[in-house]
Amino acid sequence: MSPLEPFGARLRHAMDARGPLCVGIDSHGSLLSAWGLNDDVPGLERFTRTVVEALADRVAVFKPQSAFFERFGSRGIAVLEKAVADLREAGALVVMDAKRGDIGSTMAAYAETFLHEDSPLFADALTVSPYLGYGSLEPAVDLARRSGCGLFVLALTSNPEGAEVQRAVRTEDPAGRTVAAAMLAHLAADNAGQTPLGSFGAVVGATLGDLSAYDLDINGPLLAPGIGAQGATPADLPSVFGKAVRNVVPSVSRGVLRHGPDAAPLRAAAERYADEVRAAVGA
Ligand SMILES: O=C(O)c1cc(=O)[nH]c(=O)n1[C@@H]1O[C@H](COP(=O)(O)O)[C@@H](O)[C@H]1O
Repeated sequence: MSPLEPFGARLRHAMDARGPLCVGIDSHGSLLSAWGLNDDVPGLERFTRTVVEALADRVAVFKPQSAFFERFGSRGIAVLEKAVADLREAGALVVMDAKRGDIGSTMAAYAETFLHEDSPLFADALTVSPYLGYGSLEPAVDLARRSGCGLFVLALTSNPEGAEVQRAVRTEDPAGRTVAAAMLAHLAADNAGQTPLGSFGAVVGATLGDLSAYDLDINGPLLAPGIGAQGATPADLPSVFGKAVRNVVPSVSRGVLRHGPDAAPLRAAAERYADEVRAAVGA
């Protein structure tokens, strides 16, 4: 395998060059129908192609949500494969949002699926769930290091239900940390010494309000979904992320996609979000 430059460095450069924004490709049936498309494979193909053609040459990061492609079976996955390849070809980074999490050889197989350059679904990074234990992610951490890819580990998710797991206090932890704080500490360890930015990111919802109880300084990217349809705005980022705000990758799906199907309003929406983020974080 010929490794790429590490994901963290590629991400920093992409956000400097194109602006600090990730556009999520979530092909909801309701969006397809709002775009005048059928909720079927040709509709999915047209929707995805439109997003790629409108935005691939100007947005830094894309996050296709695998579930919205998987729901059409192998033909939906073929649409996803082409989108990932086209986005990467246009110089964008692709974070595959598949939220995988398993153990041992099964986790290794998930890693091969998304993080091995010979895979048809090869992406720059993958969202993963650490709730079978952070150590269960090791095969993905190892392959990501070898291939120049990244991971985004669910730490403090944007949905209110996440708190019962993520904010639970660990009884065996001498410092009495929460589960999420322990995940952030693992990430900081995996990113130690990396410049300009480590490749192992955390997912931290932009909807969560004050997070000053958490050490978000993990020397890695903080993927921040929740802007737009879930109610957060770019202006919320400094108060949620504090000084770690410079490492935030704000992610917007419906907030951009609802402006389709024409390319010009899609581009204008993405540009507006990137400008608002720049203004909010002082980039
Ligand atoms: O990992 C994610 O991307 C994610 C984590 C999280 O805490 N909250 C969250 O909404 N997401 C994803 O981010 C996207 C949000 O979409 P919008 O609410 O339409 O912007 C969806 O694909 C979610 O699955």
